[in-house]
Amino acid sequence: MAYSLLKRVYTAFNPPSEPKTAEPLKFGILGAARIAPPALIQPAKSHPDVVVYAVAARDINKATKYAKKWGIEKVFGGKGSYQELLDDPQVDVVYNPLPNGLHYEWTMKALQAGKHVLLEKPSSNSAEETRKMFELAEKNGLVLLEAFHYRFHPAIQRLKAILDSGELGTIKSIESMLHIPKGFVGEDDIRYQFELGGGALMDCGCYTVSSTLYLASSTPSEVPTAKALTVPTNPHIDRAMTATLAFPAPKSNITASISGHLSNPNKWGILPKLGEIYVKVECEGGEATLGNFVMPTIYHWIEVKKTGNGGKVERRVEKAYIWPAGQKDAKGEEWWTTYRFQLEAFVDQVRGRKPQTWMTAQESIDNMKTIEMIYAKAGLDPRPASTYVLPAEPDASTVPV
Ligand SMILES: NC(=O)C1=CN([C@@H]2O[C@H](COP(=O)(O)OP(=O)(O)OC[C@H]3O[C@@H](n4cnc5c(N)ncnc54)[C@H](OP(=O)(O)O)[C@@H]3O)[C@@H](O)[C@H]2O)C=CC1
Ligand SMILES: O=C1OC[C@@H](O)[C@H](O)[C@H]1O
Repeated sequence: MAYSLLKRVYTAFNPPSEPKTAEPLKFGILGAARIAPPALIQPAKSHPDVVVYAVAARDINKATKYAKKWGIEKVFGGKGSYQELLDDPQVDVVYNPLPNGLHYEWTMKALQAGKHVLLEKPSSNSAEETRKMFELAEKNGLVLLEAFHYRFHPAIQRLKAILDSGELGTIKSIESMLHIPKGFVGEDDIRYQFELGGGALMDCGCYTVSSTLYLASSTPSEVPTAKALTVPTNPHIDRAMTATLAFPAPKSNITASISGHLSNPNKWGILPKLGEIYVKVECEGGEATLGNFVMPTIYHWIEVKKTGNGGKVERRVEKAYIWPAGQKDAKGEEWWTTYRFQLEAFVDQVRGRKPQTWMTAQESIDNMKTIEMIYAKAGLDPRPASTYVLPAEPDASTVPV
């Protein structure tokens, strides 16, 4: 077991390079962001149909250094560099890992430039912005995906399958938690900047909302309670957020709670609490917990407790690093990260093939709707709306022939 864990984790971080197809999709990255190497650059190595072709950064030196480090052919640097990348006809797909508050503007611009977009989570600063992005993608016949990578891994899919099978009966409660141990997120990080769409709920909390809605197969009608732990210097920014969610019929029996923390205090002041990343579901006939639902490739566990006749509890633990044997068109290796599974699905969608699984526009909109409801209930301002205005299309009747 220790060997397979080591091998899986080593290969996940050092994936093999696959030969490329004759005309692979060329990706361009907006910003020399920290998340791009694990989320796109490394996974692309083992995807035969993907090349990370370009990067743009506001500082040319940063862009050049980043491109050199990661073997990226084309570099755009300086003030107009993001738009230059979008104007490059060689770029097929734009990866948008900008701060949340810039997601809307640059996704709209990328879609206008005719590019497919892989967009980091959370999709924008509001449900309305998210709705508009997906509307434009649909209108322009382009693929837009909010990069909720955990959704593409077999582990969360297995949990969902257990719940949907009815084996444990109807769902009574869902608890989803993602706490980042203290010391990982600096006080000057984008996550602590209101103007850039910061906050614990926007950052790690958005996974807890997403997983809850996904497993409940419903969207909350109400947020009965929400409590933010704000940053003393910035009352708009939640360092931590907890909330309860209520659902409309036929899911009104479910009570749910979410919790996100950007700086979870250590146990006894020294030990990081690494176990506070899980989703737990209680049902009429038992319960199921997925531990480490966000980074399941490293390690995860699906613990199922089933209450039988006479109240006897049967316990089992499952793992799901790959799709179940025999599943049609199953693709993947044990070392595939959530991001690698996501990339596979994204490329399938762009190429017109049916992806293993997908996350819809409506799910992204509902997630933002819920985030807005939680901020309102907690008494915090909504994240600021983008000032970007989509240029009006020329009126056909006034265009000279
Ligand atoms: N899917 C996942 O697992 C994860 C997703 N994320 C998401 O990815 C996004 C980026 O996160 P992360 O990589 O950690 O952040 P970084 O701060 O590393 O990257 C953000 C990038 O945005 C660019 N940028 C443009 N304008 C600004 C500005 N005004 N202030 C700061 N940066 C600016 C910078 O690009 P430039 O190089 O041009 O200066 C920078 O490289 C967020 O939306 C976050 O939620 C983050 C971590 C994990
Ligand atoms: O996966 C994640 O965990 C850490 C967070 O800060 C990050 O934004 C998120 O995507």
